[in-house]
Amino acid sequence: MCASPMGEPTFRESVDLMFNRAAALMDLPGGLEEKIRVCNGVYKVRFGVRLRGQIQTFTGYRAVHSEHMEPVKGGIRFAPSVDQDEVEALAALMTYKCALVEAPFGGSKGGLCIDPREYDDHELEQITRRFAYELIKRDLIHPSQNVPAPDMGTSEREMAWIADQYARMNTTDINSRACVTGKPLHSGGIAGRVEATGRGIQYALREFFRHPDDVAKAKMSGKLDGKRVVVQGLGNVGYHAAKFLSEEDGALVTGIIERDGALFDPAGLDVERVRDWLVKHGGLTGYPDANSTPDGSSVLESDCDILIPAAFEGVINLSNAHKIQAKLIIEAANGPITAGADEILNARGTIIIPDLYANAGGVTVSYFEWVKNLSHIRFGRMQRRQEEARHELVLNELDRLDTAMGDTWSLSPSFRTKYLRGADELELVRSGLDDTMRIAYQSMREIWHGRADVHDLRTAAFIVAVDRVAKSYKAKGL
Ligand SMILES: NC(=O)c1ccc[n+]([C@@H]2O[C@H](COP(=O)([O-])OP(=O)(O)OC[C@H]3O[C@@H](n4cnc5c(N)ncnc54)[C@H](O)[C@@H]3O)[C@@H](O)[C@H]2O)c1
Repeated sequence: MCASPMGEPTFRESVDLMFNRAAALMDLPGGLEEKIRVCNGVYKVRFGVRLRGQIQTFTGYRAVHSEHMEPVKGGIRFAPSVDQDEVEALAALMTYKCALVEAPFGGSKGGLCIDPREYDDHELEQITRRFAYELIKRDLIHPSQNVPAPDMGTSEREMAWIADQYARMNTTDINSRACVTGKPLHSGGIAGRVEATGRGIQYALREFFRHPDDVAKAKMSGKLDGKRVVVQGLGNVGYHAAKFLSEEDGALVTGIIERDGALFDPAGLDVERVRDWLVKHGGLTGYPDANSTPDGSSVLESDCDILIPAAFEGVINLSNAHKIQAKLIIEAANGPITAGADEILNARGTIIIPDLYANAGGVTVSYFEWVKNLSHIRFGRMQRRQEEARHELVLNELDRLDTAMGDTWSLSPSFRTKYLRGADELELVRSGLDDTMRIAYQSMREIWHGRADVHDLRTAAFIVAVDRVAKSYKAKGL
């Protein structure tokens, strides 16, 4: 599954080629380039689970790409495509992603070769717990060593099972909740984690559209309002991105592509209704209120402003890159554009906001969750006290003015209450995520605009990330 059509490199080779492109423009000490590029280790496990009266054997992986910082971090994917090449590629992307957004983690990724749609909830719980057991007993799930999160085919439900499995096997570990992120709120999760990656896509696009010269490079003008957006994959990431962009930024979601075909409507699709249909029917087929086609590629290649591939790697490759009409592609999925397609699109002037930046919202909020679990205090409580102290100073000043102005002006009690309310967890998570996405965009942008030998955002992102990883290795004395 990892090999792209027409003999293209595998997913991992594709990530390495993109890394090489950036490394060639950097002045890394001899040997460090290879040390950073290679995956430190991959654990492959086969285990049996008795299901429906018969033992079934499953194959899973946990790849650790770089331990320049620990714990290492990265999701667990349940998909039939999972193999060693795929988890190594995804683990490498995690290393660079964490470095780019300054989340203090190394890179890791895991996966189970399974189609979760073939199993019921109870069976999936048995399989997940058994896989987690194999990883936990080797410290490949551990609060200070290796912290997974959801990815394709998994959600907060699987993370709750994993956290519980860890707690059962480590009954005296007070930090056990921090062994995995993306948990439900009532199992130590954090507000805003489920939506975080899609929210990050929204913030990334808002940041891009704050810079008219960047927008002009994509042969567009103006704001997000009214821009035509096509989304591939209406799962966790694609759904939240499409929902926020259409509901809060005025973008028109003109196309949605899923496994069984695509919907399109130049006037904009109702994302919420399409998602309800998808969840209920398992596909888009039969959706009554839009034009439809069984041929998803025709919508992927259709005329639009922004294309959001949010499903799978390698979907834009040598066979279709020249047909893509979108002016801007934001990589919500990991690795949706192969190295060869990337070159074709760059040459055609298509602007690509790369995966290692675009979908970093998930790991950013995972970091907040991990910190919350380790601190054993509701996220934001400390920040809130500081905020309140600052607000008191402002209110005292307003009170002074109140008195000085006499009857002409007065401070309302409701204003005082609202002002003192402070920020709740969701507000703190959102503002922390927004800050992170803005700062990381600036760091890429400085290189994109500032260096004559850097022509695309992906190379700029890799340069920022690899430089940080290199500095970390050097500081360790490597
Ligand atoms: N979940 C996260 O927090 C997160 C974070 C960063 C990156 N990502 C990446 O985003 C991508 C999607 O992850 P997700 O968590 O949304 O997964 P998901 O399983 O929730 O959703 C994936 C969606 O894509 C659809 N799909 C699968 N193959 C398709 C195809 N060939 N064409 C069209 N649609 C297809 C599925 O039906 C599903 O609706 C993956 O590449 C993942 O690595 C996810």
